[in-house]
Amino acid sequence: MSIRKVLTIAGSDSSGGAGIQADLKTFQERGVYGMTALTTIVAMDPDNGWAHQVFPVDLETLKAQLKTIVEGIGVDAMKTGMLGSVEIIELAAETIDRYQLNNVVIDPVMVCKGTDEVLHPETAVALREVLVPRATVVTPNLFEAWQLSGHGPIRTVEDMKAAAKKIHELGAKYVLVKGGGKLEHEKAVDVLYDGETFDILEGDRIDTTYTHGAGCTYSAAITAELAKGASVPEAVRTAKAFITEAIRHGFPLNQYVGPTLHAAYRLYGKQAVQQ
Ligand SMILES: Nc1ncnc2c1ncn2[C@@H]1O[C@H](COP(=O)(O)OP(=O)(O)O)[C@@H](O)[C@H]1O
Ligand SMILES: Cc1ncc(COP(=O)(O)O)c(C=O)c1O
Ligand SMILES: [Mg+2]
Repeated sequence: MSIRKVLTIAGSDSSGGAGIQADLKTFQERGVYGMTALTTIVAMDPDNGWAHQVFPVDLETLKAQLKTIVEGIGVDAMKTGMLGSVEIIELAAETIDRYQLNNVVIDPVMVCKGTDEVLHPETAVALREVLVPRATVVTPNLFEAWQLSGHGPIRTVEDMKAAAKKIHELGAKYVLVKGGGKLEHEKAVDVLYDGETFDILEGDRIDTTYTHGAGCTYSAAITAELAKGASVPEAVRTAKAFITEAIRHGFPLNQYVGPTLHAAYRLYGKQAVQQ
């Protein structure tokens, strides 16, 4: 069988742990062929406490990249990451519709880790109204699930389930709410909801701050598995094992940031994920 081809529409994280860099590394690890449509370039200033600077790519440049990939080549699955503007969110939605793309993973990136303030509130609205309804799977973290569902702050697994229900009503086929390190729970719990049943995924909870890019890596792994023909629950389960190992072997780049190790699942073996 020929290699499966996947697309990520996302931003560049110059530090290499998140964004398009995380996606490509993960695609490679999962045995699929990755292609990129770049939306923004993020740089961090070491002279200013690692403050993030975001440089947008213009819309025409993004359109040309999408044409290359979707019209010129074709994709088996795709994901979105940091989109940066309402126009870009709308272009991503138009592209999904026009080319009838399947296996669409929407990672509704609103903030970088550590900050709890949406940079552009109008993009949160556009994600909810325009892109989430087109998702095969949408993968909000606790903060994003709060914003998308309007549920209020999410503190328990019951809150995660309630938020997942509300987000499902927006039209996504599956909703994966990520509890991660922020939920007060002995395990790293994620909740997958298909409109009928909840699948609770529990991975080892690792005591670390080196989780930069965890969400990008997780959603990229889900995308790769879908491209290879897995069902959504199977894809999420494999991806959960993959991200747990990547976090277990996370490491510091400097005093400010520590990414996950994208190669960890291959290098250091697999740990079972309990249901
Ligand atoms: N400290 C941790 N130990 C184990 N798994 C974690 C930890 N932090 C996050 N995860 C897992 O990593 C994945 C990404 O979640 P999260 O870090 O919340 O996303 P994001 O990077 O988008 O904020 C989820 O499966 C989550 O449960
Ligand atoms: C380009 C880009 N995309 C996405 C993210 C979100 O990363 P995470 O996977 O930690 O949620 C970041 C965070 O720095 C980023 O720089
Ligand atoms: Mg994220």
